[in-house]
Amino acid sequence: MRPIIPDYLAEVLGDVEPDTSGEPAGYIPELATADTKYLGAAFAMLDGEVYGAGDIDIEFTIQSISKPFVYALALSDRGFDSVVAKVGVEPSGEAFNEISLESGTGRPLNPMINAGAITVHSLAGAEDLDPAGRVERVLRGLSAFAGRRLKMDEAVYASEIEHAHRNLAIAHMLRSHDILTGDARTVVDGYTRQCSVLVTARDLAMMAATLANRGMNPLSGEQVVPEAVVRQVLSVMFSCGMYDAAGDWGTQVGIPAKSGVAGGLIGALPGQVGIATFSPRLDVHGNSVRGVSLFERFSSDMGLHVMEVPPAALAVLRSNHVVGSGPNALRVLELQGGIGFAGAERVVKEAVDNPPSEVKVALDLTRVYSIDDVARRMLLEIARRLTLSGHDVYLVDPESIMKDPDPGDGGRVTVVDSVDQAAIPMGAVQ
Ligand SMILES: NC(=O)CC[C@H](N)C(=O)O
Repeated sequence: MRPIIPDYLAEVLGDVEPDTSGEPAGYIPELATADTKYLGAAFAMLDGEVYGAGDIDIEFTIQSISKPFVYALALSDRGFDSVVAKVGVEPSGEAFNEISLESGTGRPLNPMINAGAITVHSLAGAEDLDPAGRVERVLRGLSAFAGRRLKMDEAVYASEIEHAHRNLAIAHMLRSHDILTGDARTVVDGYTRQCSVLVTARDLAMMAATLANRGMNPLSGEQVVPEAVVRQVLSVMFSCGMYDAAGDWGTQVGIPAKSGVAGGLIGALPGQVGIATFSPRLDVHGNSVRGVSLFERFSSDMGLHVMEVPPAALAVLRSNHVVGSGPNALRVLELQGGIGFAGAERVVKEAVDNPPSEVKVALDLTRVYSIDDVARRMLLEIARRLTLSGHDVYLVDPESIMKDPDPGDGGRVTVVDSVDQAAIPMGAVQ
């Protein structure tokens, strides 16, 4: 069978290809001469599979797409409090290079605009790193997200730093508010090197997939940053990643995203896929024209909007049946899938609406692949209450999906590997 997804991607690329509107970034001379014919799109699945079409192995500079990843590094290196004290999380509704700070605190509004990202660069790695060490920390971190060692484009770096007057102005303003504490020029130099890291659309899709996969790189298996950091980063990408087009993007496309002025664009759809596109011509916001069109198509064709989530809870209770008879009869609540709050509520409702008349009750987790924390606590509370009303409660959990299965406070569960084990009369010899 021909692969379905690359064929689809090639078709959509063909549809947007004739659009030659927009211009490559003019303010960085080395980018102004970019080859505007390039067009590519890649999807990285959470098992490491990559589907792509077009120019997905051409290297270009990461530019602002580095911002969410370096924000993730700073959060995990320095902790939330010290980063949030210096950089806010409010959408600015302004251009990426706006010279503005939050009134009152003097903080940059968010880490996706340059003022925030320059500050965030200074927060990556340990406080006592020298500038080269900080750049190396950033390069190593970005490489871990990509799953391969990345390098920098010295020509793009040199070209940007020569014309970095606006970023220098931002950095000096940050220094005057003590948001930056080191030398302003040195920080802009490091930030500009960070922006000049070379990536391909394939790399970017894998980096986005690492965010979509709760911080674990699907290829290397490395947990690059903690899960809580990823939640923070994706939230900020959703509200601020597309600058002054963020609201429009959030409603139309609905995928946490980040663009870069070299023409890259990424989207990370939590739990599903990392997406990247590459096309150098930009719109007035500095976002890739054809990249935005591609994402609009992907989102509507494939229902990728994050607010459009299927009702996972309905299928959690697979069956409610009895095994055996007489005093050994076992009531089995057979669960399946991933269980969150609403799924656990279905199980609670079932236990309340149809209280089991059998003494022995089993919660069968054989077909469950994940239980989040609230669902775990709700299921254990069902077990505890059943114990208190005189039931013997079994947890059929052959793959130890339920962490620490102790209901506490007078509750008791017996963990077994199969329904048969729970159904065998106590003390019976097989
Ligand atoms: N939006 C971007 O990609 C901007 C990144 C660029 N290096 C800058 O600071 O201006």
